[in-house]
Amino acid sequence: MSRNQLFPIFLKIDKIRTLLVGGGAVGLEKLEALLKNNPEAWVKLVATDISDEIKEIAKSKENIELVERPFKPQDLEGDIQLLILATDIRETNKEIYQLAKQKGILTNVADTPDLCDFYLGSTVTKGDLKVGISTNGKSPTFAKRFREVLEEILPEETDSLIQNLHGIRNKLNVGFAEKVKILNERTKELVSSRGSEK
Ligand SMILES: C[C@@]1(CC(=O)O)C2=NC(=C\c3[nH]c(c(CCC(=O)O)c3CC(=O)O)Cc3[nH]c(c(CC(=O)O)c3CCC(=O)O)/C=C3\N/C(=C\2)[C@@H](CCC(=O)O)[C@]3(C)CC(=O)O)/[C@H]1CCC(=O)O
Ligand SMILES: NC(=O)c1ccc[n+]([C@@H]2O[C@H](COP(=O)([O-])OP(=O)(O)OC[C@H]3O[C@@H](n4cnc5c(N)ncnc54)[C@H](O)[C@@H]3O)[C@@H](O)[C@H]2O)c1
Repeated sequence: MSRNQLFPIFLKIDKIRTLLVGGGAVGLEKLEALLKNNPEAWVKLVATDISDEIKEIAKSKENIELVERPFKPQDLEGDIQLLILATDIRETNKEIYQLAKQKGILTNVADTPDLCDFYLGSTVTKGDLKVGISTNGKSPTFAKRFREVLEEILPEETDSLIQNLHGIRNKLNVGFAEKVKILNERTKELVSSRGSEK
């Protein structure tokens, strides 16, 4: 059995600049994935042709910059830190990937796992809780279906539980070790059926 070795991080995509190259069906899918997680995500989208759907989304959003022309190497300059490539030309994606590599920009090439520094994952969000799902690139369809299952089974009160614990955490005027002990005690019943100590 292979083991997923991807390291998950949760990026503040309203604080960093993402460049998305390609404005067709896949470009739209990736733009929607970014905006679903954070409507304030900063995205510069460059594409020879940009679909009407993307233009409609960008119309009301200051954080989305559309540039309708072919990609230029200068597009990687400035403050771009994350790159998603979704052009329909494999060679173009590869060339841009190599340029980005030289600049240390983390890159995802939509249909080419070999050229990805990171994969997009499925995400389930309930208020402040976010669960990320990855199948190590093996089955995006499983990731999507599993997201749907989690969306259905995670109780609505999950977020109020987190808010309550946040309140308790802020009010505890004790040392770090004592705080950890109290918070673990208060949340024991969440895992008690499994007999866990933590
Ligand atoms: C999770 C999600 C996030 C997102 O993109 O937002 C995502 N793909 C989603 C859906 C989806 N993508 C595809 C289908 C059609 C069924 C199929 O082909 O399997 C469906 C299902 C559908 O749409 O129903 C096509 C596809 N995808 C990849 C390849 C190439 C290959 O595998 O070689 C091909 C074939 C292209 C072709 O044949 O031309 C590759 C990748 N897709 C990933 C992410 C990364 C691995 C994630 C993981 O580890 O699970 C990875 C490796 C790289 C990346 O793109 O980041 C999103 C679900 C969001 C949600 O709904 O929750
Ligand atoms: N990973 C995935 O989830 C997934 C799923 C399906 C397809 N794909 C792949 O993604 C690619 C894109 O598919 P699509 O359906 O969006 O294609 P599309 O034809 O709808 O869009 C391609 C986009 O790339 C732009 N483009 C082409 N050359 C460019 C250049 N030099 N500079 C800037 N923009 C350029 C076009 O103007 C257009 O906006 C395909 O290769 C497809 O196989 C990936």
